[in-house]
Amino acid sequence: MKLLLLGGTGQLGREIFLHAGPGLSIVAPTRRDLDLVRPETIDSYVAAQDVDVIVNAAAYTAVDKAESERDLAFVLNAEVPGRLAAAAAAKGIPLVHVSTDYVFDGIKGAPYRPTDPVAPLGVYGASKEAGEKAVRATSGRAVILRTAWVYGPFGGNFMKTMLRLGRERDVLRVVDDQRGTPTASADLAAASLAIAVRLVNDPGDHGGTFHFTNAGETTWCGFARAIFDLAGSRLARRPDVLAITTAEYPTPARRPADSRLDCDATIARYHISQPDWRTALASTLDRILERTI
Ligand SMILES: NC(=O)C1=CN([C@@H]2O[C@H](COP(=O)(O)OP(=O)(O)OC[C@H]3O[C@@H](n4cnc5c(N)ncnc54)[C@H](OP(=O)(O)O)[C@@H]3O)[C@@H](O)[C@H]2O)C=CC1
Ligand SMILES: Cc1cn([C@H]2C[C@H](O)[C@@H](COP(=O)(O)OP(=O)(O)O[C@H]3O[C@@H](C)C(=O)[C@@H](O)[C@H]3O)O2)c(=O)[nH]c1=O
Repeated sequence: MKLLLLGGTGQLGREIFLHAGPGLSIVAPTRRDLDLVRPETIDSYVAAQDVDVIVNAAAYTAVDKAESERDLAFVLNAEVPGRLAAAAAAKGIPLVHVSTDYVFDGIKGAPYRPTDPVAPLGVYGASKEAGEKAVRATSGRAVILRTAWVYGPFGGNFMKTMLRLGRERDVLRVVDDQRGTPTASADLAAASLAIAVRLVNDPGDHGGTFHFTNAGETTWCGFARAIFDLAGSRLARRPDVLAITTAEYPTPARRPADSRLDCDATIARYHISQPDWRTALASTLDRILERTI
């Protein structure tokens, strides 16, 4: 099976390479091969590839910066997925497109189901919502896979920011009133690949919108504390993690207060393993701190 991977240099993309089994070959254009800020080049690039499925892990992911780079965020997160979905449909191959919990406003007070109405609070979320709509507007088979709070050994993420700040400061102030579920890039990569393989092998699977995160829930503060608890004596020093409110940590972009995602339909349909977020965090820290990646 041949997979075209967009965003192969990102935190999810690099993990997808590690999780690809022997029967899977991956074509992953870099920015130099296919610069997505020129989305008009996508059609001919995709048309020329001999592949069975496309996974789109490319995106504009700088949540705060997106507030002042709206046009760029919309090109990468809305126009690119639309073009990819159209190019995939023209070839008759399926698409897995990755989206985000930030399409929700976070006021539901319970885990969001895939069918719940979206109401993004910031430009990043709005651009991802527009990407979802563009994918749905094409006639092809596509899975829109929403995930949340992704972290892992590659690229920038909250876990790596905490480990860095923990080396630099005695006290970290972290918001304790935004709930969600951290998702290890390794588990998300496995889920994305399982869905891609299923779409190729089962032409009767028409896709749809699905959610995948690790199991359980916490806050960003709970996540930060777990990082230092689980890293334990493997870190030279351990900062205090002080719980603060969102109002005490002003940011350019508003974020949802409770963006837990209900993943039941995804697990039932695709038989994906969904480890608890603490278990997944412990494994990820082992990989990083014991340099087994
Ligand atoms: N990170 C998170 O917490 C979450 C992420 N998601 C979604 O998951 C998906 C994967 O995210 P993640 O792996 O964290 O993202 P990263 O920011 O780590 O990676 C983004 C990827 O997109 C590529 N890219 C960006 N701009 C261009 C461009 N102009 N041309 C070609 N490639 C480009 C990057 O390439 P380059 O290396 O050259 O910059 C990189 O490979 C995204 O759809 C994101 O919205 C959803 C929920 C949470
Ligand atoms: C670094 C830091 C952040 N925070 C807060 C800010 C914010 O509310 C929350 C998370 O911070 P970050 O900016 O690292 O994470 P953020 O960029 O909001 O992460 C999001 O990325 C995009 C791509 C997604 O799709 C989302 O699912 C989510 O993972 O923690 C603190 O309270 N203290 C700190 O020291």
